[in-house]
Amino acid sequence: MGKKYAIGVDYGTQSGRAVLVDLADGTEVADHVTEYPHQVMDEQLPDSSVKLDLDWALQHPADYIEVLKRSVPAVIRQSGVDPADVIGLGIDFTACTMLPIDEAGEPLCFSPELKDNPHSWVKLWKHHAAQDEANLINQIAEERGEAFLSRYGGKISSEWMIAKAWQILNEAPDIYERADMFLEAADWVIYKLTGSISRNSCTAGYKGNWHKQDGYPSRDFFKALDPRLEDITTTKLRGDVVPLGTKAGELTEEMAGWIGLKPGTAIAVGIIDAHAAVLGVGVVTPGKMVMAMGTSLCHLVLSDEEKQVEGMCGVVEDGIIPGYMGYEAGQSAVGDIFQWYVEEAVPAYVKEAADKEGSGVYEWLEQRAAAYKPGETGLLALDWWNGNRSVLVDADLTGLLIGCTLLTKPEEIYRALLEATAFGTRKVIDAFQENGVAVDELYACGGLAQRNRLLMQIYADVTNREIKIADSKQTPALGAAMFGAVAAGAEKGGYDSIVDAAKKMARVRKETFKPIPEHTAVYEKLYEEYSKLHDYFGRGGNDVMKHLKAIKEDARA
Ligand SMILES: Nc1ncnc2c1ncn2[C@@H]1O[C@H](COP(=O)(O)OP(=O)(O)O)[C@@H](O)[C@H]1O
Ligand SMILES: O=C(CO)[C@@H](O)[C@@H](O)COP(=O)(O)O
Repeated sequence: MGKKYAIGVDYGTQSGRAVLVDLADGTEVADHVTEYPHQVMDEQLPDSSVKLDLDWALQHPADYIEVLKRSVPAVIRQSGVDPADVIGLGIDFTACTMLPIDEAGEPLCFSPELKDNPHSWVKLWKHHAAQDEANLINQIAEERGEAFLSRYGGKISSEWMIAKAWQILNEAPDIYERADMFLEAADWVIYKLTGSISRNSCTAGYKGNWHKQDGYPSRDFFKALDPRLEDITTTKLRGDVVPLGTKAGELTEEMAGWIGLKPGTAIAVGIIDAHAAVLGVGVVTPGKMVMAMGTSLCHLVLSDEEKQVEGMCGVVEDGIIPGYMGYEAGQSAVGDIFQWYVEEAVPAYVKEAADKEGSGVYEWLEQRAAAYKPGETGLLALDWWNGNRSVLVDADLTGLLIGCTLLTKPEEIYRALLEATAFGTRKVIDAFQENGVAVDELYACGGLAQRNRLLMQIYADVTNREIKIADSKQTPALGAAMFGAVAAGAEKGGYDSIVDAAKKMARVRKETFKPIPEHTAVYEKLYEEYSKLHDYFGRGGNDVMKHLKAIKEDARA
């Protein structure tokens, strides 16, 4: 058998990318990125005057197909590989990124009479406008002593399926009624590729409150939320939940024509982006936390046991790798905070200076921020520009910067923002450790791990742990390609298990980031201060952030 390949397609927040991978050793032969033509829609619907409310974040489903149509043929072209030798394709996706579809599987937003209703569009993972619903879900689940709550760190997030579906029902009952199903975008793209609908166990488990043994929460629970939701799991959320590592189906003739692969190519069941990254860095055993660092940061760790951990996103049996409990926690903004700073808050002279030096603004700020010692800026920030995912699970919290003086420089603020996100990660690690889930080693992947050395050193210093960096530049896509190889199977030149694939195809770089003891000592002190602010503003000591938000909403209304 000659060389065989698989393609992994990673659907991130801002773009989608395809990577063509050699199955023998995981070499990434070609990659191609497609920016989403409609980007994240958080202010206005496309081709419409309809404005979006605060905390909304939507996407355009046509952009997902555009990624396949542009990036898959591009990697075939670049590599010169014969499409017949591409034996499998897998995708990973942000989650919960969900959409309502009709009986024909078409997104409701494609329908001319529904397109001006924001609820007919894809709700992106960072759509946070279902916080009221999430609060009620948590209150009612707690009152009823629902066992599932502890598997989600004690709180269900506004980012997830039930809160989002309920928001649709509350604010657009006609859209709820018209929807034949609510699907994760990952499952919708797989449906477009294969012609058949199934739900992947990863998003269903982490974002849909589905459990391998117990299924979804009971009808009684949904009825207690709202009698109109009683049958949601057998209507809008119906459909088989299929395990990770299985084949979803085969590429249809029509799609094969569009994307330039052979009809019948094996298509894997989809997986969440961050979870695919665990395979992409080759982590297949407990005690190793993988940090998928991009727009947001997801923390993933395997364990033999099921433990309760405050504010984790969830623990799901077989949720990442068969045979292990997969834990997830996260920060809803990391790269997004840096981007906000660079685009909205950096003075013009920084951009001019960066331009003059021929460097990017991020690089310019990083270089200058690196000249400071830990603690030297006198600044401290709370990294809640997009709420707090773990451990507080509260989308209504906002950012904070303290310690500014008339001498504070932009690069100092930048450094404080980098540090704040590292402290946020330290909170997550502490929560796991204190509850019996070991975090002995750290692995980092994603855009930030590749691009920002200062950030990685700060993370090593703040967590007092060595960090290994993924060798792959497109780690989730590599993980997704591994699933494509498993969907094809060893007989066709792929693999029979995801662990076999990860052992052969994943690598970390030789160079690691090691904690520097003098830095660690200072960061211990700063972390103590961070923890005080964290608890004061995040645990009810002072609800000023929520009051400000309420006043803002009133003012806008
Ligand atoms: N040099 C850099 N330093 C810090 N952040 C960066 C840098 N370059 C890009 N970013 C941030 O990285 C994020 C994108 O991360 P990436 O992993 O590429 O995408 P995604 O989250 O869509 O998968 C953006 O939020 C951007 O602000
Ligand atoms: O929530 C999850 C994973 O559970 C992510 O999909 C979400 O944070 C978005 O990830 P990116 O930051 O775009 O890589």
